[in-house]
Amino acid sequence: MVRCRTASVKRVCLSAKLQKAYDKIRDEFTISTEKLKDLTDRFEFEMEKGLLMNRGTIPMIPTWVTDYVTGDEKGDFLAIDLGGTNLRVVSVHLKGSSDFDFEHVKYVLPDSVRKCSCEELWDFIGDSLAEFMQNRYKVTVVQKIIPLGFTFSFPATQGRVNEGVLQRWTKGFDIAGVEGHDVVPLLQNAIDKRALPVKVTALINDTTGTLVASLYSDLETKMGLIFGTGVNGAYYEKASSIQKLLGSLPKEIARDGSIPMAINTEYGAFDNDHTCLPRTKYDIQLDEESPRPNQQSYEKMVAGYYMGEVLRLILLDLHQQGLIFRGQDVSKLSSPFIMDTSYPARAEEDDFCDLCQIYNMMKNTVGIQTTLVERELIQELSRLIGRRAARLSACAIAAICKRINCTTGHCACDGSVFHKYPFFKERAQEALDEILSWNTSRLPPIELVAAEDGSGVGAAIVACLAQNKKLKKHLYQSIL
Ligand SMILES: Nc1ncnc2c1ncn2[C@@H]1O[C@H](COP(=O)(O)OP(=O)(O)O)[C@@H](O)[C@H]1O
Repeated sequence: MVRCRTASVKRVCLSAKLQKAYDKIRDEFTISTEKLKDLTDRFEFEMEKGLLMNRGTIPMIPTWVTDYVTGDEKGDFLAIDLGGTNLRVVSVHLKGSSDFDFEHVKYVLPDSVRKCSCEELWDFIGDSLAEFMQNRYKVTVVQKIIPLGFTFSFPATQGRVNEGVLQRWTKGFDIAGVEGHDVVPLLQNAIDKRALPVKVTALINDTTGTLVASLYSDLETKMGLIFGTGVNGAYYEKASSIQKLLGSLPKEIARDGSIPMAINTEYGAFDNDHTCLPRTKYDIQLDEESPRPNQQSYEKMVAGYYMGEVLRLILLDLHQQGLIFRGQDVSKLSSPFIMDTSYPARAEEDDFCDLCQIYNMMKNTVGIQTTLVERELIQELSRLIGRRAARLSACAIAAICKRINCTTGHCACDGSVFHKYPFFKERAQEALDEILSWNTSRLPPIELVAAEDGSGVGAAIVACLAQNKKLKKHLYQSIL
């Protein structure tokens, strides 16, 4: 096997009909700088609307985290991080001086958990925590109550830091009896049922966790961003600018323009009213076939849960038009979500002359024997999907930069798509430079930087802030 490719040299040699179909897809998936700038303006407008009242498409959820992290916080804390794909249980030792140690165990969420009963979900979480504590603390009887921060990465409304009322499930979850309920007592109940010495003192989402944990070790951090199963961003807003909170904020905070509050934007919901994103027929099909059509429109075009599915829908469509996989059994390819985002990622990475990795991937998982031309097409389509996702991702980042007048600093990025998808970071950075019209020949003033496993550590840091009573007493009285 010979490696002979570099990422951008390839030109696909297709039949005239297939070429025509491919050209149409390429044009629809290519987003110009002008379009990115328009989308960014629209993003900014929707963010403003979300802070004024709850009518924009971007929820802009106040987190009640009203302190910047200093890096001096100390102590031992636990965290549970419920993402879209994994459950992580984390123990964190904050040492101060921007330094911390942590241990974590990852429990893969079985597919059945996404659509199980409410009780089964909390039992799964409670059992995982119990197992972690059993292994970590072994025979030692834990005398004192350990504060736990819960990273809950779904849109939730918070009236205080230890509350989170689930607005709606996202990322393919569909569990009855949780939407509209506060998930903190549901978790505490699962903990108490197992007699664990743990008190849930804070709830944040993974994005706020990434923001807070990155800030603990890098004071240049301006926002926390997630590119995983879903997408999201968090940043610090002036509390006095959150107009929709003015009735419920204590007067001294409402008046004091210097007090910050972290905002969990939930920007994956951008353009739920379908007015500006350039959706293709595949995006529309994916949306219509999803458990919640017309929700998370932006996320459905850029996030890890969906990129592989977009590739699958295109391939199936081209097959149905008689253009590829002729005479092949496509029954496996017809199963929704059979290809996760590691498929386009691996397809882009295949640098063998005969694209044998794509050959094996298609043969072993969907039972399709591909020709070289088909494999070249799969690679090109993956590039289109990957590049579009990265470029669209930059609009949200640019809008936050513009909103907070940020011209230098770091955007802390977490999630498998950022860490593993080939060229994702470079493509997103390039698009950000285009939108903000920076001279790209020198180091960009706003840099996308990798944040690892911040979401669990961040929850522990917020649990620490709450525990230390550093947060405003009147805002957190129910946990103090
Ligand atoms: N090699 C890869 N490249 C890009 N995305 C990947 C890769 N492997 C898995 N993914 C995607 O990453 C998503 C999971 O993101 P991750 O950040 O690991 O978890 P979560 O968002 O659930 O916390 C899945 O939707 C999956 O499709």
